[in-house]
Amino acid sequence: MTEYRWHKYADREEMADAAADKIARTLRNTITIKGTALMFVPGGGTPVPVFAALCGMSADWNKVTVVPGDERLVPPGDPLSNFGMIEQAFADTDAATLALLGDDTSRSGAAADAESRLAMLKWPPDIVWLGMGADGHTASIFPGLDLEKALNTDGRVVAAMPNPLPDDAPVPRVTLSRAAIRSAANIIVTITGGEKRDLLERALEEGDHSLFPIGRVLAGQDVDIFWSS
Ligand SMILES: O=C1O[C@H](COP(=O)(O)O)[C@@H](O)[C@H](O)[C@H]1O
Repeated sequence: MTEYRWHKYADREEMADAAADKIARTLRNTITIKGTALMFVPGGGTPVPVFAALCGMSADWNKVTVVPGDERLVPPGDPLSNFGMIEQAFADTDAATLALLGDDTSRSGAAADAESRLAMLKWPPDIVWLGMGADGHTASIFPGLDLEKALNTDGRVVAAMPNPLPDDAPVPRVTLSRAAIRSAANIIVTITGGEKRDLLERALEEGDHSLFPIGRVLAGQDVDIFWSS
């Protein structure tokens, strides 16, 4: 039976510590069983304090591969790059980080590149850790023309042109598909703020019929949700 496990905290620091602890324990258990661990992580601002807490925790980091679950189509070094942020966050660990983007920055070319990069990894992912935007997008599965493809493809990656474009990062994207997200052994969500909590509660209740992408992605899945005000 589907379980949405909410873990609610008074402040962001407590939430970051609790989410990091859950992720570190999952990585350690996975490494004990399988020898390595593959983790997809969110971009944006919410995961930053969780990355800081997580990277201070003990794990056999040299056995962990960290990959963004979605990427903005911007040049390397651009402040909007999710990979740039992730590379910096994990720099003091021995984890391997892998970019989704290669040289081709056209939408279809970037998606094809990302698909072949993911083909090099031991599938399925052990952890897919997601965030959520104020419009209910998760990874870069956004409202718009590309939504149905992201929800229905069997492939691991799709190109996405958000409609409307979000103000904080108004660029096209590539993203894990719903099928790729659902193939993970563990799905974790981190969000903050009352508005996102209310939206996520509503989206999960609506499930497959939701207008919000995250409701349709997570319908029927076991998920650990870490939230703080
Ligand atoms: O654009 C993106 O936004 C979401 C949410 O970001 P946040 O800053 O509101 O936490 C993020 O999960 C996604 O990975 C990112 O590319």
